[in-house]
Amino acid sequence: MNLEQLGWSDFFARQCATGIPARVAFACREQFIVWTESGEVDTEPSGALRHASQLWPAVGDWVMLRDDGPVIDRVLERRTTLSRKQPGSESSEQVLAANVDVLFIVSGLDHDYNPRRLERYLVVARESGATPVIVLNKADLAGELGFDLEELLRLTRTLAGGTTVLPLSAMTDASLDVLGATMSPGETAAMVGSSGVGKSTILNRLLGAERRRTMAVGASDDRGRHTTTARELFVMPGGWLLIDMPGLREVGLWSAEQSVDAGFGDIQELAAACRFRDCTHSGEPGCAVADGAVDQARLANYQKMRREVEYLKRKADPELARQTRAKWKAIEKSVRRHPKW
Ligand SMILES: Nc1nc2c(ncn2[C@@H]2O[C@H](COP(=O)(O)OP(=O)(O)OP(=O)(O)O)[C@@H](O)[C@H]2O)c(=O)[nH]1
Ligand SMILES: [Zn+2]
Repeated sequence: MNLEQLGWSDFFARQCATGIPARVAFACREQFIVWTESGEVDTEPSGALRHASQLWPAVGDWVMLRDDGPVIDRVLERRTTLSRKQPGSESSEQVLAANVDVLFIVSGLDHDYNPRRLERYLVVARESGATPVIVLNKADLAGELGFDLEELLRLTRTLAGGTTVLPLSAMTDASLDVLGATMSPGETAAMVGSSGVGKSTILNRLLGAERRRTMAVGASDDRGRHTTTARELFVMPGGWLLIDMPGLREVGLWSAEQSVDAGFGDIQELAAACRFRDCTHSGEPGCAVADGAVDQARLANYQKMRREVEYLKRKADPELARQTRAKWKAIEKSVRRHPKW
């Protein structure tokens, strides 16, 4: 395959001088399977890459290999970065995938369906730079479970704004062409969603074969739980690329302040008329959001995500944390002075 078929473009070509360009197809700890023009190579990062605080390779990355051996010297700047907060950490980033053009947010139309989680994934997608597409799988089950499919689609389209919503039944649909139709050759998609929503089923049906695992990975996390850490890039029959990810249990936001606000344009519009500029819409007088017709669960979800990003900002910026403490101290003081408040 040539590099363009793997997603190479001028954006990357401009960044490299020496070495062999390659795309990371599989990343597991310190081992990386990459694709070059002449095929698949097992590689590891150079000593310098291990020790310097440079970009660490993630699946989807374009990297430069040494001319003389299977060693990754450098990770090229990313066009898009799909990140979350590292689960269990206070404030560090985990890059899930790089250079993703389209993010398929997969949800089941069964008990997995959760509008709040979709709102969260939409924020994550916006922050990544990838274009989101919501895939509602298991459409065949909705009726059986007594869910109103049309109502769920309507609800999803409302929260999705202009984002494409595709209902699907991976088990029974004669063709999954609707997914492929959103992609062009050389473009990269990634699939995210909870465990069990049907990501592997979709992948296998699209590939027309049982999924091939490049490596059997059964790593254990710190508590000895069995986790699948594999994220892997596949070339699809239509000439596009797909990164499959194991089900995500937690999707903590990573530095997504603007994306949270942008994902809730309806709330932002109302907030412009709140009496206080820094209104948190949680009971302040003159709050236009509280008086507006905003779904309470949606508002609570927005506030939760705002708190998450504020927390990260304070972690990263001690001065901001100091100011926030000072602000609350002043508020408490004035409340003591004016007990009627
Ligand atoms: N009825 C129905 N079942 C489905 C559909 N898609 C997937 N399933 C079933 O749902 C179960 C979970 O599907 P998987 O493809 O393994 O889910 P996954 O998202 O890959 O899960 P993880 O690998 O844990 O992240 C399997 O038993 C599938 O057969 C669908 O459209 N309809
Ligand atoms: Zn308000």
